Amino acid sequence: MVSSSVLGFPRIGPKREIKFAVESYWGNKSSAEDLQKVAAEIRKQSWTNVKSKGVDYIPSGEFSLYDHVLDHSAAFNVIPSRYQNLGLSALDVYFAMGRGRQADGVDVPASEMKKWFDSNYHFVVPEFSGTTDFKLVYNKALNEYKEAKEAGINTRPVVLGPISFLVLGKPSRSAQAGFQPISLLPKLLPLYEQLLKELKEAGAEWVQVDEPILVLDKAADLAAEFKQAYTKLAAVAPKILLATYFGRLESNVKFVAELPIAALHIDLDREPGQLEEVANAIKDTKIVLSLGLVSGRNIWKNDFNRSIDLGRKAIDILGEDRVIVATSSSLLHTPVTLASETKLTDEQKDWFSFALEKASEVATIAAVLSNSQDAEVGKALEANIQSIKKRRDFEKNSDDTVRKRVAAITPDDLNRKSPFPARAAAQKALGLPKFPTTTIGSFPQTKEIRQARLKLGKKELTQEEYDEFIKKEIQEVVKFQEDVGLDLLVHGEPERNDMVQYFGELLNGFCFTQHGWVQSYGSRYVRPPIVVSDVSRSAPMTVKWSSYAQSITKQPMKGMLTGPVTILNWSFPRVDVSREVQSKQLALALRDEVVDLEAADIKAIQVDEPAIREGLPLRRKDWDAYLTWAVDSFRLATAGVQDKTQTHSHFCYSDFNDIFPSIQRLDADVISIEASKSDMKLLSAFQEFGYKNYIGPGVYDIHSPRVPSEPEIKDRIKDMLTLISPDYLFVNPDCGLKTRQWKETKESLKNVVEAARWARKEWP
Ligand code: MET
Ligand SMILES: [Zn+2]
Repeated sequence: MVSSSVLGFPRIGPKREIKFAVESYWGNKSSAEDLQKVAAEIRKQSWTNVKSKGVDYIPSGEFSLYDHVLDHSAAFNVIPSRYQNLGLSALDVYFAMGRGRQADGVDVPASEMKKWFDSNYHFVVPEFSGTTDFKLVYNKALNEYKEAKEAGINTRPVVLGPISFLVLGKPSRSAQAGFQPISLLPKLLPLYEQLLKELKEAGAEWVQVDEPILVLDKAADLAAEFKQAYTKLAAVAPKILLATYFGRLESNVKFVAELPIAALHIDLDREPGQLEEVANAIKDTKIVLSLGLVSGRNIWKNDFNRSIDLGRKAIDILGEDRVIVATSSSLLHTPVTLASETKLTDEQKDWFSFALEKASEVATIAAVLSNSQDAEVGKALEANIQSIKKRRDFEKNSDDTVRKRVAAITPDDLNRKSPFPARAAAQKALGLPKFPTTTIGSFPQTKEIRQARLKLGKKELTQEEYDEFIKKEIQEVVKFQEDVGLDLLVHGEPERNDMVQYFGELLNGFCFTQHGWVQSYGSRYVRPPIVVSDVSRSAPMTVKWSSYAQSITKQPMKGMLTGPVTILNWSFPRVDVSREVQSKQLALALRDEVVDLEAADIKAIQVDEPAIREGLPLRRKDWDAYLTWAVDSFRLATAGVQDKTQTHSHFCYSDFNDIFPSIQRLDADVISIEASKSDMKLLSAFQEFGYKNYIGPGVYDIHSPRVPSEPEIKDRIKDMLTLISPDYLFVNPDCGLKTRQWKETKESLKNVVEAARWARKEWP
């Protein structure tokens, strides 16, 4: 019989209970016990719900109050010294590592966060050194396994595997040069043995051990480590399901097939093509294959017929008893349930499956593959076939104009009229001084702004009243910038709820949920728009506010747009059309906006692409294809203007070295990047690759409320000038100011302007 499984469930709770409970605890409005009580309720509810859908393997232990990687660090005592001996409870140390702590004389910054593979989820990066003192402080997987058992639910505990845990970490500041976290494996393994042994003793039959790094190129060098680890662990652990997701195993399958594991999970949603190779590689072993058929990364209903075909292929090779139907990854990246949505049309609702609906899907597909004669299963299959057919019919009614326009894109559409030097000469008309100062776009999104937006939504404010309010905000932001002495101004983006959602709501082709929250990091959740059909623009989206802002100042005003790749990467994309096509549709819509802004006399236009890098494929051999269409999309969006119009782009990351040629190929007149963490290595790459356009490496970090001093900024500029010509340097913060307060914003920008004035004297 084919069984079914879910790899992990969202933590937030159907009504965002966890977010609110955690934030209330942070705000001293509730106790640790209150928080743990809410958490236990949510866990129980999730287990019960998943079980009620007929799923055989129910996950436990993957729940988290902040981040599952941080949970491992805390449980194994991987706690950097700056968080120790502060007199904090274990829970507060945990949160201090996640988000920093500034209270009662304690002042520690947060640990670094990184994107979880190619998702928009961020994990807290563990820090290791030769002196890392591993201890199994508590056994979270065991505790939650027992908790579920007491509630009458037998679960399959989930643990992040030792190799991924180490490889995802980084050397701590105190580590010796050249130290590699993976060298700690022999020291770490005994603790994993203990953890897994305790699970077995408590009665767990299976354990899911996640090793997502197996889909990365670098895992190929770790065959020996995998062998060492899993030989040890398998000897004491419950039966191990080794879980991989988000990509292909490729040649790693060779050594994985030799590990003493009981089951292997692969992602067939992202990489259906790997089924045969993997199934054949494990054919002569006893390893069970868990087929990740139901997407853990997207919200579209599974196409049962397609999954059944893949399932049958696996059964042909391995037999029914060696096949499990599963979600492709944890459902962490999907919202909890479609049942909460009251505003989607019935037609739209019929297209989607959120986490709970996906649990039903794996159960039904497994039942069909087991030749179940159950009438309910037959009905569910029939209903799915109908839903998929309706969606396909809808897709056929596409917007032909948009598709034709994408098909008609020519290489010329991607090129500015002249090369950069000629454009730079024409842009002298902007009248910017040397070392022009500017900001990245948003100014503080105050409580008042959020309230006004809410009131507009509830119709407590009329559109006219709201527009008046926004005008006032813009006036204040413009006036402040003039007073403080910034050169290239922005309108401050007060009208935007979010840099992606704002555009999604104005473009055709998107739909929105009310409760479709997905964890981004900690207690921060986003509600990604869903691309449902061809994307187009019916009317200008930003011209009104940008022109208004320009009308009240003599200084140049920078128009502000979110780029095509970022809009796409921070939305749930369609699955019937390639991401490339969706990105180009977005680019064409934005191109029209850019041209309209120019026609409205906006002389500088910024198109933000902070998400270009996170969309980079996990395997290097897939990079070129992605970067080609990603960069082309940006060029398509921006190349429609005259030489005299200055295009800007912004990226809030600094990992440039490996994608440098693509950054160059964007051919933006000005780019601003995150380099505030004094990462001069980054700037040397700009020198090395001979980057010639304008560049504004952030002179301070806006993610912290700290005000950078004037001497500090001057030092930064001085450092930058060792690598970048004074003729090409812009002076700006490293990202938008929306999360900051006005107080520190004012003080910081004043220092920025002073430092730029000083530079003009030093390098006349
Ligand atoms: C995450 S990048 C943000 C760019 C945007 N223009 C802002 O200033 O907020
Ligand atoms: Zn940014």
